[in-house]
Amino acid sequence: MIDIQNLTKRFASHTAVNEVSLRVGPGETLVLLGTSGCGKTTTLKMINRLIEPTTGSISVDGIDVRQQPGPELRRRIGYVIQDGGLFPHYTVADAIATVPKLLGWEPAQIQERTRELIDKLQLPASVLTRYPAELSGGQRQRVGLARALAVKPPVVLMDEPFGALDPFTRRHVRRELFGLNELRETTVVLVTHDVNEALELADRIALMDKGRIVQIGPPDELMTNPATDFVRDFLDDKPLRTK
Ligand SMILES: Nc1ncnc2c1ncn2[C@@H]1O[C@H](COP(=O)(O)OP(=O)(O)OP(=O)(O)O)[C@@H](O)[C@H]1O
Repeated sequence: MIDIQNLTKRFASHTAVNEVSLRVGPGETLVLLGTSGCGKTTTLKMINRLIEPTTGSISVDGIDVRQQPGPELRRRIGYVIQDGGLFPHYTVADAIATVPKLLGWEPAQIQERTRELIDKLQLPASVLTRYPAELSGGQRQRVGLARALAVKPPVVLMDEPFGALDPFTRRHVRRELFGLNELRETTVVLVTHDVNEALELADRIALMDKGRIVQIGPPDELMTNPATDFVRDFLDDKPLRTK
């Protein structure tokens, strides 16, 4: 469970995140949706302390994130970014084993978990010895998720996780990944500016504009009962045809 209270981040005179409060329940997928520069990534990175808030508080499972050193916290919170965020000189097996090794897992346990993950993510065993440059975009994305899920973290943060994929692969990979039971049990905060992705994946959407949450609720509620014209216009993502 994530509890964010009155979170604000200022960069010099610019307020990137402005008094944001929200809760994400256990196993819930919350999507932070909004225009470019509205503060989604900054909000996400404050949860795992890649960015420190100016004011406000964040707790994960009842513990204030500031009470834990950043690196330790980030071992307990999975993090997936665009194009997988993999180190170029780590093989797939090394990438998946990174956090389990830091946590002192036995080699046999790491190997078993790695096999389980590549199986669940429908990756061939032959990818294990390959480097990121030798994978397709969709495969890199799956490996990024495998790495983030390796130690079964209760919380996973995702920043435009499918952003580097073409629209067809994007739909395919996201349906496959979000169909995993393992991910359904995990608390997920996902950042996107893709309305359809948000409508498809979110239990609740927090629609942001200029550092603030304009409306938060289940996708249906935002669609049928938009709080403002901005919400209605933002969600109205149908192609405009002039002929
Ligand atoms: N390190 C930084 N220093 C100064 N300004 C920053 C910094 N990081 C972000 N900002 C500014 O804060 C605002 C919010 O940025 P943020 O990356 O959170 O937006 P976003 O909603 O994730 O956008 P996008 O969808 O384009 O990634 C932007 O105006 C950005 O320029």
